[in-house]
Amino acid sequence: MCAAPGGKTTAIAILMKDKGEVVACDRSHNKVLDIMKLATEMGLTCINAYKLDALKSVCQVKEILDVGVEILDLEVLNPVVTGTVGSPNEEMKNNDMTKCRNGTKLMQTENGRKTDGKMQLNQSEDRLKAVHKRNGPGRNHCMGGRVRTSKGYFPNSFDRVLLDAPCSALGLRPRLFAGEETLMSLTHHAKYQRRMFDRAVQLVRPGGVIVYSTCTINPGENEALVRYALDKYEFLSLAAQDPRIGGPGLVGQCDLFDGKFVEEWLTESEAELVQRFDPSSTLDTIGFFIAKFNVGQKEI
Ligand SMILES: C[S@@+](CC[C@H](N)C(=O)[O-])C[C@H]1O[C@@H](n2cnc3c(N)ncnc32)[C@H](O)[C@@H]1O
Repeated sequence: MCAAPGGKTTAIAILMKDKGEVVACDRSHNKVLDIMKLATEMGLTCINAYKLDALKSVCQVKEILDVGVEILDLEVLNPVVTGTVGSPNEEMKNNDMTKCRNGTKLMQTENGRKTDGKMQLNQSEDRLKAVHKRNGPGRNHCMGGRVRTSKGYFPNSFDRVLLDAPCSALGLRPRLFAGEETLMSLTHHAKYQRRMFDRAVQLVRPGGVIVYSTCTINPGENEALVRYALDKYEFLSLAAQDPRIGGPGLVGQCDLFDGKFVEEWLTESEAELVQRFDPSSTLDTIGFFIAKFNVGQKEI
């Protein structure tokens, strides 16, 4: 989520040895193009980039039934909607759409995809492989600036989600002391990030992992987000990180707005599990923050 321009997406794809699938979403059309370009330049074919607002990234079965479109698998939710028509990819997806409008009932499968019970899960994988075979490696990623728009994903669809949240960027030099932010604007970033985090929680399957990161030193967008997450979702727990380079998070709380609002941070043990990169430390890094969560059994 919030993947452009794709630095972390491509790093993940390399760690995965370009196997499996990395879905990279960003709400900006042009920035999705940047991801596609970078993936192509690096010869990474396991990355599928989509234009998608993180706040609208969860697709409920009810919503789909309401608009009368039945979905057989995740692919159908991600049609190509911009650019020139008539590519093999697009024809294939349009045909799939027609097939779905047949009144069959949806069934939840193990990995969260929807099926009518007749279509096997591996059929969509076979289709993807066929597309890759026909188009060649990487060609489907970067063909004349075509960006695929996603309509979202079903809950529990992903093994892992990285939410590299848009933030106040107070860790980036030379913005560090630019003085553009106010206390109030900082709290707006925090609200936005919480809403995105809620979507990430819905999208990851039980047993999966969520990583939350920012490039800010503002605890309201870092430790306070972790506090919010742990308090709201009992099935989330902080996980140790490897490699560990940054320092611990901030412990305790902070009074804001003349004591009218208390921002809660972390306990000692929680603080040891997150990584806070302090730009004034000897590590000589930008300001950055990482929290990794294990997702336990959800109570639904
Ligand atoms: C911190 S940058 C991501 C950097 C990227 N992860 C990387 O490593 O290259 C934040 C991104 O969030 C995107 N963004 C902001 N609001 C969004 C939203 N509601 N949904 C999806 N993406 C959003 C911005 O377009 C921007 O590309």
